[in-house]
Amino acid sequence: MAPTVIAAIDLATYGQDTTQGLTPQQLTYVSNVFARVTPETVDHALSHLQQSVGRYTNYLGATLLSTDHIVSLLDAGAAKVFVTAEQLQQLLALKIDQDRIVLCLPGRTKEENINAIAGTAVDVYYHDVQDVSIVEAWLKEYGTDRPDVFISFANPDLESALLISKLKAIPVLPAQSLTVDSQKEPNLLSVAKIVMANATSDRADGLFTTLVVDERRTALGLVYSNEESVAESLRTGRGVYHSRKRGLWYKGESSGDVQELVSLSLDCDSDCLQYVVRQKGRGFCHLATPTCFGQYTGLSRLQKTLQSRKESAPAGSYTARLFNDPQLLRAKILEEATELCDANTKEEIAFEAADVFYFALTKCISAGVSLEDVERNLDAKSIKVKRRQGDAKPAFMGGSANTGSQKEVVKEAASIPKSKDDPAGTKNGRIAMKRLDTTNETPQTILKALQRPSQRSSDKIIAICNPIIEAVKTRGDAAVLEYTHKFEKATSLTSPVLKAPFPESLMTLRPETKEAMDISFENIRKFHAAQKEDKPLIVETMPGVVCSRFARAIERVGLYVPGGTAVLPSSALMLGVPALVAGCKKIVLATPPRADGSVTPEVVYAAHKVGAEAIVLAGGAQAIAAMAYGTESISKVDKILGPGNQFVTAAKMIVSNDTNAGVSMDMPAGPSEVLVVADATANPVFVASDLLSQAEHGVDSQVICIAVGLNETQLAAIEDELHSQAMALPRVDIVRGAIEHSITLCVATIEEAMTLSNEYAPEHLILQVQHAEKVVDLVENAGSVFIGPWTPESVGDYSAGVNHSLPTFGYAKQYSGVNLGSYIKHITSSNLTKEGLAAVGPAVMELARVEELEAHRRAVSLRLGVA
Ligand SMILES: NC(=O)c1ccc[n+]([C@@H]2O[C@H](COP(=O)([O-])OP(=O)(O)OC[C@H]3O[C@@H](n4cnc5c(N)ncnc54)[C@H](O)[C@@H]3O)[C@@H](O)[C@H]2O)c1
Ligand SMILES: N[C@H](CO)Cc1c[nH]c[nH+]1
Ligand SMILES: [Zn+2]
Repeated sequence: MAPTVIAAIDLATYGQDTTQGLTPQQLTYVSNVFARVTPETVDHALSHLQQSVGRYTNYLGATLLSTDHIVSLLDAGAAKVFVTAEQLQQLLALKIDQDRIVLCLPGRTKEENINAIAGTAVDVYYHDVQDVSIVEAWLKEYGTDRPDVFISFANPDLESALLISKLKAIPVLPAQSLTVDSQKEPNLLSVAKIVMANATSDRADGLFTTLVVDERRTALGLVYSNEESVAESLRTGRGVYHSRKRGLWYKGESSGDVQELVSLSLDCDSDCLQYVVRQKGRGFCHLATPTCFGQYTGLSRLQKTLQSRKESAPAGSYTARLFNDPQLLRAKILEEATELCDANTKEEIAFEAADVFYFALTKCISAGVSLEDVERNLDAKSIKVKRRQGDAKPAFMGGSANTGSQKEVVKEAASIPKSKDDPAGTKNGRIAMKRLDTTNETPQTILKALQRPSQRSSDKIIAICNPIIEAVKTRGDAAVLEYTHKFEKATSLTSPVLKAPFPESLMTLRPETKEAMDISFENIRKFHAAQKEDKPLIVETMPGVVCSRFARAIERVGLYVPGGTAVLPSSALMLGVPALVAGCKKIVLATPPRADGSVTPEVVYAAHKVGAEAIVLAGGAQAIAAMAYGTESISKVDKILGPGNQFVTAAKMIVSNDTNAGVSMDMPAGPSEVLVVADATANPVFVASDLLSQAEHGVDSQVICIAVGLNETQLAAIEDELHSQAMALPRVDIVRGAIEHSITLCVATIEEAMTLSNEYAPEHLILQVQHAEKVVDLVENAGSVFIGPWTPESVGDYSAGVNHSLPTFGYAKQYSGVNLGSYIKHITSSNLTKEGLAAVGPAVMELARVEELEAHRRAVSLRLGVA
């Protein structure tokens, strides 16, 4: 949009309040300034441009400058530079956008001027004009052919300015000669008059239609103006309009919902005014909504919510937590950015981008930065001449750029230094759990400290999984393969399944590994076989009324073996051995293949040992969907079991809720966790090693230490061990991520420790305390318990015989871990004699009568021959 008036300022003294003419604040209403820059003032101009980002449009006289200087000024945000004919040629040779150049015309003869601009589309500038009539003649003949014509006067007066405006040229007037208060300063030139000189009204009452918008250009409402209201608006710096009922209308005068004027301008054909305002109070509309068209939407709405949360967030609200915990906010921004990078479908990308905006805006609002500030920066960047190469910093390139895999990026993010005063976040800094002495804390604070690391909200994960499941359901093998190519990068794979019998060549193991697997297999088998019910349960409830319950194996089971961040053949055993013991007829394993399309030989060996009919070469939601619905080459199953990341867990939940799928699931088994209760008898080396054994699973793992009656020296011993053992681990970066949201709680008694542990309901509970066996009596909620100093949790992970597929995230309050019962359903039976029916029949008939189910009653009465 062409400006209506330009205020020329003296760059050297800019910023100082003037006693005469426009103040710096008033300059922003006009929104366009012009300043001459010399080689001596270039630096000042550059810093001035930075400070004035978005406050007004900067036009700069650059006739004395080198092209290098001119380019830097344009790059720093100058809208246009005013140059000589010679400079123009140099700039055109540099391919500078012609729209950013204004040629200062010598103005001697018409022909000379025409020649100077021939073949270009630049704007022109007549400066220090003595005789307005000459320019007037020129404008009438040629002016409107040019994009924009700027005029400055040797002796500016209102009449000349108005004349020029009416001819659709732009007057450049010294800021000192302009005023927004012509009543007070009759000798100055009225901005209101100049702005409105060119305005036309298409209304019978001569009022100007006025669109009121906020700084993001969201329409707040429609009002009317006249020259008087515009003058008042400029004078007061407020939204002032003309009400058709009440005349001059100072918006918000009675309601308090006033508006700060930001700028005003005319539209392309000068018949509509646009007021840009900062709305205060409840909003623009008399109905107390932000706009006359209703509520804000999108980012504006989010900004409003965040701003009000910042002022008074409800205690415990997530946003309040983010405002108060910069580390959490930082982690969320990194996490969401990573997830956006990994998103693929349109839906996923929109979903993840929305989250990135949410957390980024939370960061801005907490620092007092508004969306408007951000958008001003975007606008300034968009007019840059020299663009940055756009290469990423080395820390962000690494493996993630090569592989594009989520785990690499998370790893990367976890290892980026957090802040100078956060040693746990630095590469070589100390790895330390937070510590909380519960004696001085409220129960709420303690429970808060025990919160699991925030997970991606389930609706978000579900939104990612749904299209994957749908694709597999409708397109079968082809869709499974596509997702495997995408997530596992196994692009050479042409079939999504490896069928038994598995060739020996695919399960060649080191003898030690084979032996270890065989020992583990046998222990798991023994423990699960012992869980078998050897005979049906039979109870004669009345003479001749025999009830029984007997077990049958679920016929077809699908076992998910995780393979994202680590390959887990042990999970194949933990899931497969009980299926074999239970007698499931069809066992299907699924696991993400390696990038070359192959499966870890240990997993193939486990599949072979448990008698699996096939291995589905897929991970995540696609593997779960394939087993739930079946495909051309993958058998449908009746129940899906196995741990996995959030995509796996969400997909299990989705398919088990689909009545058309006819499939059930075991339980939510997500990121690993351990809670160690340690007293003064515990060995710090053992305690630290147990904590680290689960911390190394993933950055989303959590480990808790409850220290019972430990003094400072004993606590420090555990912490020193934790740090030094962690630093020696190959997965130290993952450990560091997990330890960041892990904690030591200091309590006085074992009873307190167990109360907290039961509330947390850990997946694994380790008791390294005196009389550990006795403490088991106090355990109410836990997936699996490890008792005494000689029982590290890893024995349960691999070889002791107990199952390692266990409920996490507090689900140990209501779920058991995988056990033989997970593969079995119970059927009941009744068997009555004639006497038995005679004994129980009257009760049945009476209840059928109460329920008015006559056919039920007759099934008994007809047999007994009674009415
Ligand atoms: N609770 C238990 O009993 C238990 C036992 C063993 C393992 N675990 C846990 O299981 C988890 C295993 O997770 P994992 O990631 O290593 O392996 P995984 O096999 O569960 O998940 C990998 C799959 O996730 C999918 N995926 C990854 N990013 C995706 C995205 N952006 N969109 C859609 N799908 C995506 C891919 O299909 C990939 O194949 C760990 O958290 C571990 O601690 C728990
Ligand atoms: N600790 C994991 C369950 O949370 C299981 C596992 C497999 N391998 C090693 N550990
Ligand atoms: Zn483990």
